[in-house]
Amino acid sequence: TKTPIPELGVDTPHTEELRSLLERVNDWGLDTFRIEDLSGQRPLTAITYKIFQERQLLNTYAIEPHTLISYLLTLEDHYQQVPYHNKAHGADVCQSMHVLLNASALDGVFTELEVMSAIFASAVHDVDHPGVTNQFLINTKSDLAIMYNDESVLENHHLAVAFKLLQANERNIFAHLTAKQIKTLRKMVIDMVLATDMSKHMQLLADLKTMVESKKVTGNNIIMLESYDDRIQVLQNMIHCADLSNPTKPLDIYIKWTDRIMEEFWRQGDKERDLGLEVSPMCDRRVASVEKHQVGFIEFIVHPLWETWADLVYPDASAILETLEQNRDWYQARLSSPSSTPGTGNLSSSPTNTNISSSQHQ
Ligand SMILES: COc1ccc(C2=NN(C3CCN(c4nc(N)nc5ccccc45)CC3)C(=O)[C@@H]3CC=CC[C@H]23)cc1OC
Ligand SMILES: [Mg+2]
Ligand SMILES: [Zn+2]
Repeated sequence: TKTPIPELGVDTPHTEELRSLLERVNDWGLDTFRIEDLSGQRPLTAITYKIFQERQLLNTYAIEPHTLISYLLTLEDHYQQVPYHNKAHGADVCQSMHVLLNASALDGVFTELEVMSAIFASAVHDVDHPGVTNQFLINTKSDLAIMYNDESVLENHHLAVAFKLLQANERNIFAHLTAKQIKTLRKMVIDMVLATDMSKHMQLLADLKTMVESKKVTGNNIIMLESYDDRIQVLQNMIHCADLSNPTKPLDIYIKWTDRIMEEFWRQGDKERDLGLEVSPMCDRRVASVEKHQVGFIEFIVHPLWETWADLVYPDASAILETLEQNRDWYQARLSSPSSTPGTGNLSSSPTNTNISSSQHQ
């Protein structure tokens, strides 16, 4: 005899509007901010609950609705109230992963357990994020850096928190999986969340490029992945793409994410300045070059990754790549327009230097 679960998993007076918004959970560019407002500040619970239902995961794995809601609400409460790496980001990456998994080039490629692992990994991937970088935690000799010996400090912590929350019976959504299934899920979730550490980006991208060059497809252009290493490599790149998807979304949504990440970086810079530490790149609010950093972020990191992903699943991600290039051009144009750089007279003749120096780019 438990309190009945609301239709959408969360208590809200906006049931009609939230329901119609969640109908679009399969679309790229879903407005996670609007869902946050309509769900009573429960975007992660509302979106993840909808995705589990949409994919029939509660039936397939005998997951009790109360248990799933209890886990999701507690998980959501363990996301910190920082400007960017909060529950809205968790919800956004989870929904983005859900859409990426629907690529027709991946039709029938992943098992239901792999799909559930990917959705779960995305939902938990930044839980209890303190709003500062691994390097900051290392430089300030934080408890977390001591705990994880400076290696993927945040990502190890997100995983430990996520799995710890499963230990309570009323939250154990995997209670009816076999021991073998739990072992497999746990390994894949660990491998995926650890892959969201940006220090792994270059290796991940290099391996993805190698896979694209040697891509093997079936008759109807579906990708063939024989080994665990191949399968997990694609899933790792998917969660990494989802984590780096802000610049590929509709411009008004992308700009909101930029505002949030910059506020989070600037707060870290404020702490570094107060501590007498060198202020990290992009973290000095007194050197505001937001447009320059976005152009560099897209040119050096986001576009190379998404271009390679778009090759792998061609033509499924072509529209996403198109939006990314339009958004890059928009920030590029603001970089060199008179409105953004007062007192520089006629800019059309002066070259706009958007090259982030290699040292900065480590
Ligand atoms: C919406 O806008 C952003 C969203 C997320 C991030 C994120 N950024 N990063 C890093 C990325 C590479 N960085 C660069 N450093 C240096 N010295 N130089 C560079 C030159 C050009 C580009 C990047 C860098 C350090 C920060 C994370 O680690 C976050 C956590 C995980 C995923 C991405 C997040 C950045 C955004 O805009 C800049
Ligand atoms: Mg992270
Ligand atoms: Zn993230």
